[in-house]
Amino acid sequence: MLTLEHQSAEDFRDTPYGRQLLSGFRCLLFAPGLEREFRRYLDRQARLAQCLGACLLLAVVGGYLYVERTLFAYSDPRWLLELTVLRLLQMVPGVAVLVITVLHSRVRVIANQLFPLLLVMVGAIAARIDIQYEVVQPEMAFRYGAGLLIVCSFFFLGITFWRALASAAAIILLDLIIASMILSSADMRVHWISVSYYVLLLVIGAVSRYVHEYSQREQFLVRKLLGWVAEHDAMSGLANRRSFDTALKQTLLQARRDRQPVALLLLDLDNFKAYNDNLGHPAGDALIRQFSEVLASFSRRPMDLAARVGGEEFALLLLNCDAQAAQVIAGQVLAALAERAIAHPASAQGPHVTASIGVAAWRHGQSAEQLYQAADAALYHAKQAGKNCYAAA
Ligand SMILES: Nc1nc2c(ncn2[C@@H]2O[C@H](COP(=O)(O)OP(=O)(O)OP(=O)(O)O)[C@@H](O)[C@H]2O)c(=O)[nH]1
Repeated sequence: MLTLEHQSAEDFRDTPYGRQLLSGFRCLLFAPGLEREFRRYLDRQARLAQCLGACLLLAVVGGYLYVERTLFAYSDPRWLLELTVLRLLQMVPGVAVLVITVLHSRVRVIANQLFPLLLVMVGAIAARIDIQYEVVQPEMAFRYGAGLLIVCSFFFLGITFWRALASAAAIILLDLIIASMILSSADMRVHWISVSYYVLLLVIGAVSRYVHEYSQREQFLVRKLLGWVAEHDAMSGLANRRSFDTALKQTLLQARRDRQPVALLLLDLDNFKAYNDNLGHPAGDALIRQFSEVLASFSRRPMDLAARVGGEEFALLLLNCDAQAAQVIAGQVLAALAERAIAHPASAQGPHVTASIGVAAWRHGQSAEQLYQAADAALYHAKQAGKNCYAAA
């Protein structure tokens, strides 16, 4: 039986979120663009935990260092010196994470790639210290450090499953390498108990993390899909009137700040009622979808927006586009529609579907409503001028 999510995903298979929900993500990996978005989302969610984790690391390691300096000050000064260096090195990632937190988000994205490496570094040092304790003071070899970091790599810190698994496995591997270099073969046999404990923690952590991340990914996709539904017209896949109104205001703010031109094209299919009456409503819907495809192909730059603003009314918002360029684009839209040669059995303009376009270039000081009204008035003139043409405000 299909779940509700699957039915929604089926309806929205044209969106990256719907496609991903349908194709599944058992290996806990999305398509590249979506994967980057998910990692940013995970990082945002884990930011507080990362900071708290860094503070905890500094406090705990600092505490250990303080106690160890009083414990070994006279008994083993050489080991104390090495231990101090190791503890200070363990504290470096904590400081690094706190510094990264206050940095620009671009730096954070790069820094997050290094996050698992920092974790491995702290874990390997913890393993090294525990191994030394096994040699010099077996009663103090608690084996907490590396074990804790294996668990932490799977939880709280916003590291994805595969990276966490690689980090945890690297800590165990480094532990084995260091142990084989330091321990005698008799001690090594005892050390395998620590290794089996680490492996157990890895397995428990990996299984729990897999289940948790799977539902995190599902929630992420469903949430994104809901956002997409709120901003888009379900039939055409173009932006809906609500998100168009928001985008228009934002675009004008940006244009005012950067002193850039803005153009608005309002487009209306000609004789659409007659098309519906002759071929039926479903054919009318199919025409809306075909015209939307044509229009979407003219929304080429990141700030361009193609929207369905009414039944058979559309808008094309173009930032950094002046009046002249906008008229060229209006002509190209009409040509692209003519090229499709979609038969219209009841059009006074000819055998094929046509459209009319109103073009308005934004004037400084003009509000979003005034720009829209100007484009609407131009569209009215295009209709009056015999349709299948564009008119400029
Ligand atoms: N199939 C379909 N028809 C729609 C939809 N939304 C609006 N319409 C129809 O679009 C038609 C618009 O008719 P009019 O406003 O008279 O426009 P027109 O026939 O294109 O006339 P001109 O614009 O002057 O060329 C109406 O018959 C609406 O029922 C829709 O989502 N699907």
